[in-house]
Amino acid sequence: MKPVLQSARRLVVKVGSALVTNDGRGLDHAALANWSAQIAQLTHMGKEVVLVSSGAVAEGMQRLGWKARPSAVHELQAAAAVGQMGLVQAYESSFRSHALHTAQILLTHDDLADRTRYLNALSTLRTLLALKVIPIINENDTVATDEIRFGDNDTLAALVTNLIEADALVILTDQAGLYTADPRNNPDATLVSEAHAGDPALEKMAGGAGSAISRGGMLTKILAAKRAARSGAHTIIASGREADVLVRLAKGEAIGTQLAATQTPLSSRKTWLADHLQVRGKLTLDAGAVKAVTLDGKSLLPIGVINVEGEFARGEVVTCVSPEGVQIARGLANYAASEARKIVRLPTTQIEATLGYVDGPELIHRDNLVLL
Ligand SMILES: Nc1ncnc2c1ncn2[C@@H]1O[C@H](COP(=O)(O)OP(=O)(O)O)[C@@H](O)[C@H]1O
Ligand SMILES: N[C@@H](CCC(=O)OP(=O)(O)O)C(=O)O
Repeated sequence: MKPVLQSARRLVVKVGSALVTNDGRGLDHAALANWSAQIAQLTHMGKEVVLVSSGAVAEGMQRLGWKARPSAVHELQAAAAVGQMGLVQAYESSFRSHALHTAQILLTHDDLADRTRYLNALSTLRTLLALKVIPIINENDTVATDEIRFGDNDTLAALVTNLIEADALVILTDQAGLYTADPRNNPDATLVSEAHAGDPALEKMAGGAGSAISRGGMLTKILAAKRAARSGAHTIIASGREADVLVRLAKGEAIGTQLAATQTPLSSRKTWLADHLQVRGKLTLDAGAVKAVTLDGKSLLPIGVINVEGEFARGEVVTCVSPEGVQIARGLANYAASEARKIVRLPTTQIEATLGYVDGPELIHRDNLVLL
């Protein structure tokens, strides 16, 4: 497989909590300065870099003198608010020594699910990159509740990769890459140097987080690679402690695990649809509709829907499942849930007689539907 970082012009680099905080011992300033120096070199090589950095909660705990990660949400949010100051302070001063400005961007999933806010975030990021500023992104933990959170920064980094249509996502962590099993408990595990992003075999190899302060573990990294591949981005998982890892990757060296995007990239609007982590409703399709949508490239008509769950308005995102409950697609509903319930199983010719008007013959138009 060709090394992907050499030709990548725009990339997202993600550094995880375990790495940034040296396994929870407070910010590792030397490591932060080192990555900043490498990113500065990448910009001299003509690359645009967005940094997604974890570590706010761990740094906040350190500053507040808390020994254990709190379980109460308001305490976690308070720790994140304190720690984020330390995080951006450290990046700001180390990038400044390379004559680069930084910008802080804190996001919740809501910001990317809402089309207008998504486009706003995109144009801000594009402007910052054009100005040669390094955007430093983290989840907005202080306001994020379960409904609006990404959950972990691997997912956030993948969504940012799709947002800015980056060529590559580099996930730096505390292991040399993806191993055939969690190397912490399996001494015989071997490094996977390359694979296709989205290969289901990878999900079986990946285990949970390696430390009490991290959230994701290897599984979220594998799923992040699968997400990023939808917009055509390749993913590299490598050790952030490997000397000059980013610069060497950019020069074409093979380090860590390279997960190649092999599918035809989706349009940015369809990637946005696929990246919705929360959906408002669920449509169960009959076997004929599953075939029409997945194999024949057709829109979803009401006649092929056997059940409608949830409460959604016209234009909101719903998921489509097979009669066996397997998720096959998602899309924007043409009708609100209450109307959809009245027209399912009916031919399109009966929509007007049933509702008194027609908003379109389809329940989900093909242009607003993405296969998963
Ligand atoms: N198959 C695997 N290969 C490598 N690491 C794995 C695997 N399965 C689980 N892990 C664990 O994932 C950890 C990295 O994820 P995580 O702790 O979330 O770090 P980060 O803070 O960098 O996101 C590793 O320390 C390792 O223990
Ligand atoms: N937003 C959190 C990041 C949590 C997180 O996802 O951490 P990790 O799994 O180490 O990338 C923080 O800054 O503490």
